[in-house]
Amino acid sequence: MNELDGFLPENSHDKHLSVLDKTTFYQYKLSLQSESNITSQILLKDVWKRNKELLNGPAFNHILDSANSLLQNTDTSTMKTWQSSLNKYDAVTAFERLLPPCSQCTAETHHKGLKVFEKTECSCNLGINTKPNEDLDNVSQSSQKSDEGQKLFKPRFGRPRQTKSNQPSTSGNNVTSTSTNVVTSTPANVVASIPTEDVFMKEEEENKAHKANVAKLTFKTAKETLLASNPAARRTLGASRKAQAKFISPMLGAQEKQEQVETEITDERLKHIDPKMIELIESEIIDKGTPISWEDIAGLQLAKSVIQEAVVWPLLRPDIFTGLRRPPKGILLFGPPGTGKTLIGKCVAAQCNATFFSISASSLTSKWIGDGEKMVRALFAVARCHQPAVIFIDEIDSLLTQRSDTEHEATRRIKTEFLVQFDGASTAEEDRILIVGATNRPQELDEAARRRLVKRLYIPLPDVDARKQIITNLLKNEMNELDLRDIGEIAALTDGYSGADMKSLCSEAAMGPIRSVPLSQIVSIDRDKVRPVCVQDFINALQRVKPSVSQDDLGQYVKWNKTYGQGF
Ligand SMILES: Nc1ncnc2c1ncn2[C@@H]1O[C@H](COP(=O)(O)OP(=O)(O)OP(=O)(O)O)[C@@H](O)[C@H]1O
Repeated sequence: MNELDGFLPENSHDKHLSVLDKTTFYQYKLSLQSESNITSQILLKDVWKRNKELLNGPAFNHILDSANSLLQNTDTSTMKTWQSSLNKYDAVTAFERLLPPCSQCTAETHHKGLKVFEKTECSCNLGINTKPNEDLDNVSQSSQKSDEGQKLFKPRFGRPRQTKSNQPSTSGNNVTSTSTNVVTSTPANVVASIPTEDVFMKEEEENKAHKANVAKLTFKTAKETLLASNPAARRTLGASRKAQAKFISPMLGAQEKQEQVETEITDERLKHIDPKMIELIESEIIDKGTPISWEDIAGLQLAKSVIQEAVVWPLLRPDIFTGLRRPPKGILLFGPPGTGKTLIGKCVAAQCNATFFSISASSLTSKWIGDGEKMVRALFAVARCHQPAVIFIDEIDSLLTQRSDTEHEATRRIKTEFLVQFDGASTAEEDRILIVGATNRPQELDEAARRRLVKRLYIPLPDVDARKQIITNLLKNEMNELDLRDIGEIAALTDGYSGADMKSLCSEAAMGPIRSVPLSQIVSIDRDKVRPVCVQDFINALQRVKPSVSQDDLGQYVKWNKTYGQGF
């Protein structure tokens, strides 16, 4: 049974129209009555789609065009066009054209549709097969009861129509033949069957109920939407999950993503590691940035040569660097902030064709609260699968601090796990994993950390030559009119600046030419018309960018270096 059976037409017009396609007819009718609400728009869209071929002719095309554009953009002007189309073109007439050909009437008569039918000009049975229908009898009876004179009632297709009073009773007339599937109405009974206000009220209620029904049909809950797009979720969603059962994310697409990760993990060493952590490490912690070469790092000649000898070559030739020549498993880079410690870590990885894992120790204790320990385990496990690997741990002091009574239990556990993993990585002969710790506060490192990070290299502020090199490198891609002497002068004026400070200074100076462009031209000015960077821009920039490292701090690094560092 059709859901719309409860909304059977109550007069003969509709009865005839309904035999064409009852569902479509009612959907269409409803959408015409309230074209501004969402339900109506959904219906309209459906009707439009389904009737594209069925409804033709210029008048209807016009209505359909505006209906289509209404569905695509519901601005008020489109709405107005839609409404005016409805006023201009009579939907009843349009529907009349859809009546199937009558075997007994002429085509011309038949094209006059319902109007002809009402005037008894067509007295044939229209050749239309209809279901035996009691509704028309009911309507006839109801119209018998009501004799209320002229009534203005709600249009069937949004068009007011007048009814005549004192229409002859239809009882006794051959209104319908219920014994056959043929409608044989006469003009008198057709007019009498026009609904009264009671009928209209009933119809209104039915329409409302219908709309609610349609809304129910078209509305989908989030769960239904998910199940439609991801049937696999049906297995566990809403059901209690066993401890060993696989988690199924309610997020669309997450299921496939999870399965993808799971299928990729084939390495035995990752069997006990949470796939989500592996994915996180692979996406966020493995650094896939541009490779760094030794030339990109200005100055630091001694540190560079020690690192090359102690870790790069051994990682490249593990067969030669065995026994006493075995490389250290961990190195520590310490010094003021912004001096190139991270650059060195990246460079080592690039030079050894190693995978570069970069993680900040503070994020282990804050970002992955409660999971820091697991994260450390996962990190080393993934690194073992990506050998040779360089694990760069920034702010390593926050992980390997000296023990204190105030130390948090979670931090202590992460630290223990790190040391366990570190030792594990250094015992297996074949492992080619290098841990590079970086810190600005080496004095806070505990003894255990110092012992494991065998090579402790001081990464100082860049000297004058290094600063010259940094300026030259940074200006390489900028239009500028600085010569070697200018660069030398700027380098001399920037004593105490770190590499990061030098970068800020150059960026600030590069803004000089832009600031000299009048505001009105900034959007339209040709790139080549912007003047080159000059010495004056640097002099101005020096007023704004100051060194970030204090002399006191420098003194502490030098002292720690003398005690625990390589000593150069
Ligand atoms: N020696 C250097 N040669 C070239 N550029 C440098 C050098 N030192 C620092 N820089 C510049 O400063 C930026 C920051 O450097 P980096 O991140 O390596 O410093 P860091 O010592 O790791 O700092 P932090 O201790 O704050 O983590 C680099 O991207 C680079 O542009």
